[in-house]
Amino acid sequence: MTELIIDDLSIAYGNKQVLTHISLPAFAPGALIGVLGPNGVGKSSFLRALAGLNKYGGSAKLNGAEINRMAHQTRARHIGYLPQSLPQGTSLVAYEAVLSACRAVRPDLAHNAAQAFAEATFEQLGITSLAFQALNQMSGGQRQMVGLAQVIVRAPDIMLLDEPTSALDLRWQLRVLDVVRRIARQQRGLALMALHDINLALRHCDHIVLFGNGAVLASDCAQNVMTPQRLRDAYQVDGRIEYCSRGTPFVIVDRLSSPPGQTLEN
Ligand SMILES: Nc1ncnc2c1ncn2[C@@H]1O[C@H](COP(=O)(O)OP(=O)(O)OP(=O)(O)O)[C@@H](O)[C@H]1O
Repeated sequence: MTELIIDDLSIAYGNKQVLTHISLPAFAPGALIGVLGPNGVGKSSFLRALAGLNKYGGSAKLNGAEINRMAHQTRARHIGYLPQSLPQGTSLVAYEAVLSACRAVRPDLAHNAAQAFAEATFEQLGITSLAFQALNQMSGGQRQMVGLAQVIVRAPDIMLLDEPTSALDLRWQLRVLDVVRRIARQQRGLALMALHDINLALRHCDHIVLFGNGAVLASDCAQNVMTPQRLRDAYQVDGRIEYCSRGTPFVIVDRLSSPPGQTLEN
């Protein structure tokens, strides 16, 4: 069972404050958490901080241990991070890349067991046909799937996935969300995913953290989190929340609510 507790977390680059006073109580074990908010609000910075790759003030504890004080090897074992940028297009074949990701953090696994785990991960993601293809001969979406396989094969307690569906078509987006959710539930771990597609997030995530203006605008179950006011506060758009026949909320955007000329700056 994985516990993440964030208390008064702040992230800055030099004098530029990005996120301040972020406090989030423990998420339910097994939860898939969507991290939403406008461009430049700090979603990637937040995930990088939780991965131990950005400095932060305040506290972010994973299973009682302060993340920025963990030894590198401990972090690599317990925290799986998929950056926004796609994996390097090297001449390595996908299978080698995934197997070496596993062996880097699981020296406890015998070679055969690591191989079996890598193969099962390819199967689970539906990318077995890519296993012996070189990364530099793959499309962006294919490389994104291999990057995700490299995270999954480490079996981390927490997966931090920065826009993992950005290069994927609809079918693969659904596959990724299904697989990540299933793994988080089975392992009673946590998965935090930065996403721009609000409706994809509302449909698949258990919980949503919505950032806006350097703070948490809302942190709630996907069913309740979105309101017209929050849409306006976060994205400066006017929109409605409708519910499909299954009761899942979805957002319909009508128009920009803010004057033109805004920058992508926070
Ligand atoms: N290495 C850095 N040095 C200085 N400023 C940075 C750095 N990385 C990000 N920033 C700034 O921090 C703010 C948050 O950036 P971040 O990438 O975390 O936002 P984001 O919500 O992930 O954006 P997007 O949705 O566009 O990917 C932005 O204003 C960005 O310019």
